Formats: sequence, C-alpha cells, structure tokens
Amino acid sequence: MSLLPVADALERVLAKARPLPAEHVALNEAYGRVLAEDLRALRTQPPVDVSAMDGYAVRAEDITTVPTELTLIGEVAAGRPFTGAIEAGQTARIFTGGELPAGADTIVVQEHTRREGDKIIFATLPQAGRHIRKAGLDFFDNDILLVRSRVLTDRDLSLAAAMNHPLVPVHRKPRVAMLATGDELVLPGQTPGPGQIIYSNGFSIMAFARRLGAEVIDLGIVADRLEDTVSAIRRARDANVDVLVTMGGASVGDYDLVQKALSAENIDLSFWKIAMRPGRPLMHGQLGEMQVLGLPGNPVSAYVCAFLFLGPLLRKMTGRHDVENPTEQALLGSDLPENDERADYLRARISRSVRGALVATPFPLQDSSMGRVLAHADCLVLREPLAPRGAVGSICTILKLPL
Ligand SMILES: Nc1nc2c(c(=O)[nH]1)N[C@H]1C(S)=C(S)[C@@H](COP(=O)(O)OP(=O)(O)OC[C@H]3O[C@@H](n4cnc5c(N)ncnc54)[C@H](O)[C@@H]3O)O[C@H]1N2
Ligand code: MOO
Repeated sequence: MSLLPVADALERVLAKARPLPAEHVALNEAYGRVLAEDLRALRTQPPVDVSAMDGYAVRAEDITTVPTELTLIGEVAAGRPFTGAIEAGQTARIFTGGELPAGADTIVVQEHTRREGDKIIFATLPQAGRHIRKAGLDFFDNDILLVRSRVLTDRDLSLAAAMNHPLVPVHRKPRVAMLATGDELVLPGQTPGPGQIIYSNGFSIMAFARRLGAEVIDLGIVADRLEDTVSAIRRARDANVDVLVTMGGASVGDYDLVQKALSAENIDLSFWKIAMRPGRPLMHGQLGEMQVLGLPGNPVSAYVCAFLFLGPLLRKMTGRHDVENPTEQALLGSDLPENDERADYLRARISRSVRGALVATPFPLQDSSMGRVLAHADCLVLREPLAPRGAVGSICTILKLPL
C-alpha cells in the first residue's frame, strides 16, 4: 500500500483548523501575538503642527534681512501650548514637540539666534516652513496602520500605543498538551536505571510550540500501559486543549499503545503513516474538539514532524497567513544518492559559497535518533520522493529551521 504524501497529510491536518477567536490583551502582553482585526488609529499624530527643534517660532516674512530683531512674547513647550498668536515683529520661544503658535509658520533653531533682554536677534535667513512637523505627518485618525493576521513586533506595540489603543484584539493562544510515552524515559538530571534513557523530545517541541504562540500544558511522561495512556488523553480533553501532541509509541511494536488508546477514546483518525523520512509513523486525528498529532518517538522524527505539521497547524490557529513553511533554494554541498518513495528531510548546515550563494551540506549521518545532528543543523534539505541523484553544486530545496 502506498503511503500518504506529505502534502496530503498536511492538508488533512489543516482541514478543520480555524483561527481561534479574538481576545483583547494589554499592549505589554501583545508581543508576538497575531492581530485578529485591522487596527485603526483613534487619533491623528501629531495632532497639531509641532516644532521639530528647540528654538523660536516666527513668521518667515518677518526676517528678510539679517540681522533682524523680533520681540519675545511667550514660550511654548511640549504639553504647554501658547494661547496667544504671533503678530508681525514677534516671536515665541519654542521647544521640540511644542505646538506651533497661531500666526507662526517657521521655526528657527536657537543656535542661529542671540537673546538680548526681550529681543531675539536672528543671524541667518530662515527657510519658510522649516522644522515643523505637520499635523498627521505620522498618521491620521481612522487610518488602518496594522492589518489583521500580522504578528505583532515590538515596534508595532509602540505604534498601537500611539494610535491610542491600550488593548489590541489578538487571536486566542492555542492550548497544546504535550504527552510523552515510554517506560524507558526519565527526566534530565536523574540517573537512568538499566535500559532507561533521558527524556528529551518534549523540550524542543514545547519551546517550538510556545514560540509559535501556544500555551503549553506539559502532561509529562506516561508508562507504556494502555490505561495510563488513556487517562492522560482524558486529562488533555478535560483541560480543553485545542491540540494534543503525543510523542512515541506511534509505531507497530507491542508497546506502541498511543493509537490503541486514542481508538479506545474514539478518535476520528485522518491518517497514520506517511511517505516521509524521518517520521513515517506520524498520526493525526480529531477527538471531539481536540486535534491530535501523534509524533514518532525518535527525537529527530518527533521534531521534524512537529516542524512540518504542528508549525503550520499552530500558525493557522493563531490566524497567521504564512501557514506553510517557506522553502528556499540552495546549492548542494555534497553528493546525494537517488531517493526512494519517501520524501526525505535531511539535516544540513548552511554556508556561503565564495560567490555568496547559499550552500546546504547534509550531515553524513542522518539517523533519526541523533539529537546532536538535529541541534547542529540549521536547515532541512528536502528530497522529493524518487528524486534522482543530486550532485554537489546542483540546486536543492531547503527549509530553514528556527533559530
Ligand atoms: N517494524 C517496524 N518498526 C519500526 C517502524 C516500522 O515501520 N516498522 N518504524 C520506525 C520508525 S520510522 C520510527 S520513527 C520509530 C517510531 O517509533 P515510536 O513512535 O513507536 O517510538 P518509540 O518506539 O516510543 O521510541 C522510538 C525511540 O525514541 C526514543 N524516545 C521515545 N520518546 C522519547 C522522548 N520523549 N525523548 C527521548 N527519546 C525518546 C525511544 O526510547 C526509542 O529509542 O519506530 C521505528 N520502528
Ligand atoms: O521515520 Mo523514522 O522517523 O525514520 O525514524
């Protein structure tokens, strides 16, 4: 039986996923969240014409020869507007951000002036309109400045604040439960007994999910017992998570119980086993409202599957447009043999050729247990099913791994 192609599997994973509803969060909580609505300015910025320099507000027509002397009639500072108007022969002291007084049309920087009592002497001819920030220079009331689906950057938060939004509408965070299975697993820092190894998978995948905006619930490690696996799945459902990610127990061994446990809970399985390496035993299904992604236990397989399937799923749920992983082209840094019927995602290092081109060099060992190779890789080289032999210097497709 031919295995499900990666693209079809991804389509099934994304089929029922929808952007989660909006919630309003304070600006200090909004970094990295995804805007759920277009954001309009609630005011004009600057709201009035203001000075861009410390100096004097003048009528340009009053200074046509130098030196010219004008009478100082007041002072304007940011937050302290001047109530009067500048008449012929008059000037007002003004500071950066101060509101341009009525009658004035130009700012002269203080370095070009001298003060004698209430007289200001202007030593250079001003350029009419100089050093004034016009009302609305940055934006006008009702302008849409941040659009729906945008991942809010640090700069966006200041812009939203300037637009006078204390709160912004963002998609709710997906709630993701992580469950590891395996009698052999003990936490880092413990001393493994005979046959035991250190649990590692969850750390990368939980960080990956959080980085994509998920709220993660760590269900820990369950032993390879059907009842324990079933009760952990129930805990995920009781916690109303949007996605349950399991790790391990996905294959066909006697202790691979995840699918049995999910079936006992009546999962609507959309697939199990796909045409990729690493990650063939990946499974996906729907359990009530909860999506379930069953990752294989091998550390590299688990991460590569999370990168290729959980990543797009979370991006879709958080309302982003850039759901699928972007691919790029690079030059192959080593020869590759022809590929079999499974898409291959080779762990590789990126470098630059002398001409500046991107070069991706796959690691010579690609075993799906090798966490070191995965951590030292910065991209995956995609080998399509049945790809012919690839020679050094030929073009290949890469997917960059998150930093
Ligand atoms: N007869 C077959 N055997 C296997 C097949 C197959 O098609 N037929 N597929 C192989 C492939 S491909 C993979 S991938 C693995 C996946 O197996 P499981 O998902 O059942 O994973 P486990 O057996 O539970 O574990 C595999 C391996 O990874 C270690 N592991 C598991 N969880 C963790 C964790 N959280 N942290 C660190 N390491 C973990 C575990 O100790 C095993 O060494 O199946 C192949 N077999
Ligand atoms: O597909 Mo498994 O993930 O090759 O080791």
